[in-house]
Amino acid sequence: MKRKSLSRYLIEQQREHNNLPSDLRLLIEIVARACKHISHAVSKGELGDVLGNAGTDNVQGEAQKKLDVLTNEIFLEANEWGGNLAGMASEEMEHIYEIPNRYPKGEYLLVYDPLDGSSNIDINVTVGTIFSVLKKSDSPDAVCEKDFLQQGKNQVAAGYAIYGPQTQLVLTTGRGTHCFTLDSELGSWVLTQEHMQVPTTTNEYAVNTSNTRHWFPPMTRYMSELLAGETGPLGKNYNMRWVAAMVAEVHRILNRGGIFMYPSDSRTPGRPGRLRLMYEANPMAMIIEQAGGVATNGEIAIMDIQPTSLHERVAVFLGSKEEVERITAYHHDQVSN
Ligand SMILES: O=P(O)(O)OC[C@H]1O[C@](O)(COP(=O)(O)O)[C@@H](O)[C@@H]1O
Ligand SMILES: [Mg+2]
Ligand SMILES: [Mg+2]
Repeated sequence: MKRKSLSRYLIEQQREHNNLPSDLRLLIEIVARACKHISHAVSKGELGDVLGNAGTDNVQGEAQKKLDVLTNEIFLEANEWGGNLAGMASEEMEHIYEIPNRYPKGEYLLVYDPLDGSSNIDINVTVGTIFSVLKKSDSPDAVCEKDFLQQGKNQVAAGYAIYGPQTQLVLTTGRGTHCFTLDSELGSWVLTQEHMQVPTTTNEYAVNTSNTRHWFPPMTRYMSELLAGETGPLGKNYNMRWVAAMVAEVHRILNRGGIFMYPSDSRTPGRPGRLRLMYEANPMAMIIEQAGGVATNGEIAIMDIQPTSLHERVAVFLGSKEEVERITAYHHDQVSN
């Protein structure tokens, strides 16, 4: 197999399509290096003393794992000095992180979930890192939270690393979604899948059904139809998977189709769903749409939502076009009835 490294892929993109400025290319390489570091830390497990709780809560009131804290620090340290960023924001930090004055500053904003699926870490099941890159406005003012509150369609790059049986990096810069596999002996990301495509139809869904009693009618209707299988209105049998790490669900969907759902429910009015818009839903929506899939909150495209705060939550339906459009139509039906 002729191997193409991430560096070569990015340089070719820059040359051939002229859509990848050097500082964005460098930023992606630094993020990819940080993901290698995280992959190494995750793989050490008990031997690296990285398992268990850190004894602190994040801004969302969730108990932080040691690895949530460590991976956040890895990302900060790797990215703060490169000169490409104006600031960063993360699931694990209440406020934005402005690049310290001792380092040169750039025009990009990096938003990330350093460890996705952290409840899996202590049981040796897949976890990942999700990231999104935005551009700061031209204003000469110091970076502030408002600079980050941009619609997902403004993202200039998005990606995730998945730490499973293999470590892989899935990336889009707006010209398709591509997958690189880490050759850990050479320390190099190698292009292994170009232009990933989400199949339009599917018979696989992913949802946490323990929340069924809290769901709203469009979701209950759709679920009952999925469960009815070939004897119901959808006329076919469906299978279910739930890894409890969004990276793993999205990775499966990119490879063989499916629909991932984390709907809003009646438990916490005013807090739609569980997933976070800026560093989970938006980057995954860009990755999925660049692979021909669809991502909505049941009403509109995820990437059309105007964020109002850094850690806001959003309902998520993403994956194979036919099924995401079906559940979105059921939400619209409810509104129009
Ligand atoms: O606890 P549940 O309902 O299974 O939720 C799982 C979801 O929560 C998440 O783990 C949230 O991510 P974090 O681990 O980054 O908080 C998603 O990756 C996943 O889809
Ligand atoms: Mg997450
Ligand atoms: Mg996380």
